[in-house]
Amino acid sequence: MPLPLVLTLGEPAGIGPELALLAWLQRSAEKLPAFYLRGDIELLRKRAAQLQLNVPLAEVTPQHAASAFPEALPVVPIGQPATAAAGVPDGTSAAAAIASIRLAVEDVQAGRASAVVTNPIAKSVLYQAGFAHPGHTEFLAELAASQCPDQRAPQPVMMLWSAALAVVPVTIHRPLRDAITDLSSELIVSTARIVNAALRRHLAIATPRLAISGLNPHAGEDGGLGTEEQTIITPAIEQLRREGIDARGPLPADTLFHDAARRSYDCALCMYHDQALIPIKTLAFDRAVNVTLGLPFVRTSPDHGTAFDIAGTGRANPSSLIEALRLAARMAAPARS
Ligand SMILES: NC(=O)c1ccc[n+]([C@@H]2O[C@H](COP(=O)([O-])OP(=O)(O)OC[C@H]3O[C@@H](n4cnc5c(N)ncnc54)[C@H](O)[C@@H]3O)[C@@H](O)[C@H]2O)c1
Ligand SMILES: N[C@H](C(=O)O)[C@H](O)COP(=O)(O)O
Repeated sequence: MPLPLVLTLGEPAGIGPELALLAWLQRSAEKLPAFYLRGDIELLRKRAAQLQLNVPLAEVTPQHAASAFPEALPVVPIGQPATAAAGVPDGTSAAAAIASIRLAVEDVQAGRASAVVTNPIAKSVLYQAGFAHPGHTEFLAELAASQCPDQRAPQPVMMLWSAALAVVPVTIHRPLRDAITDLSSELIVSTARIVNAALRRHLAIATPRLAISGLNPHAGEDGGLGTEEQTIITPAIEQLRREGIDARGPLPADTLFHDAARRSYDCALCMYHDQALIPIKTLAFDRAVNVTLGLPFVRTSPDHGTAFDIAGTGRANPSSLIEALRLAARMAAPARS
């Protein structure tokens, strides 16, 4: 029996717990790979009752999760209660969310699960509790360090993937001011190398076409509207092309995402978070998947957040999580064979 995926709890007061229930209910219709939740079974029980969802739950070990999956949503404990009501994070939220992520990564590292799929966390809730990482992406890189030859955290790359568009922000969770000062040719080159290798290895794109955006309006208009294209981005593209990577640009970001433009590349590398995430969340909010590249294991996530405004109301749509489960299984498959 193939290894199951491990799904994290996410923010207990957010929509993650109900998405897990809803995805399990659609397991046959959507032909989903087996998964188990790393979380508190009592929280799941309460959320299922609140939403009148008839989901049998089975507290199991990871080893028994795949065989339990057809009949019940398998839940593997995290040794930490999660008491938050839907929409209202409480004192248990951060500890439970962090424990779930840590244990899910341990499961994959120990060969008990094939890949990690994360439910959304509320970053501000975690920050208030002292969480020192900007998001999952950076935290997962830290947790991966023990698997890397020199015990150093690998460079994590955030890719948002959908049938309509794939994007990568070169700088990730940074205040905009800092994102601009962080930008360097080295960062663009190392990011593009990771994207190129991952698209080849995990998504069977033989020669990925990478569109590299500019930073400034009109990609700097030959230096008249900013010089980063000339001093940072173009040298990076030249280096990538010398390495045989199909990188083109710098391309003005405002004309990078219309239909014809999107057909001309496999992934757009953008210079900062919103330059990349606004177009994909506009085009494919329901279906896009957040993938962390550059880790020694596969991690995917829905593209949306905790949606406190609708948690517990029955309005949460599980389709992005369903796509995340599917993509995780697809990306983990070659690594298993
Ligand atoms: N992977 C992650 O952990 C992740 C991703 C994005 C945002 N976040 C966090 O989520 C929190 C809230 O962020 P936000 O409000 O900017 O974005 P959000 O995605 O949580 O919500 C934006 C809007 O979309 C709606 N929405 C989101 N997901 C939905 C779904 N599955 N079905 C139906 N409607 C849905 C919400 O109700 C809200 O109106 C923040 O703390 C942020 O850090 C986490
Ligand atoms: N930047 C992501 C987004 O806006 O959708 C989100 O914050 C998730 O990031 P992590 O996967 O690193 O938590």
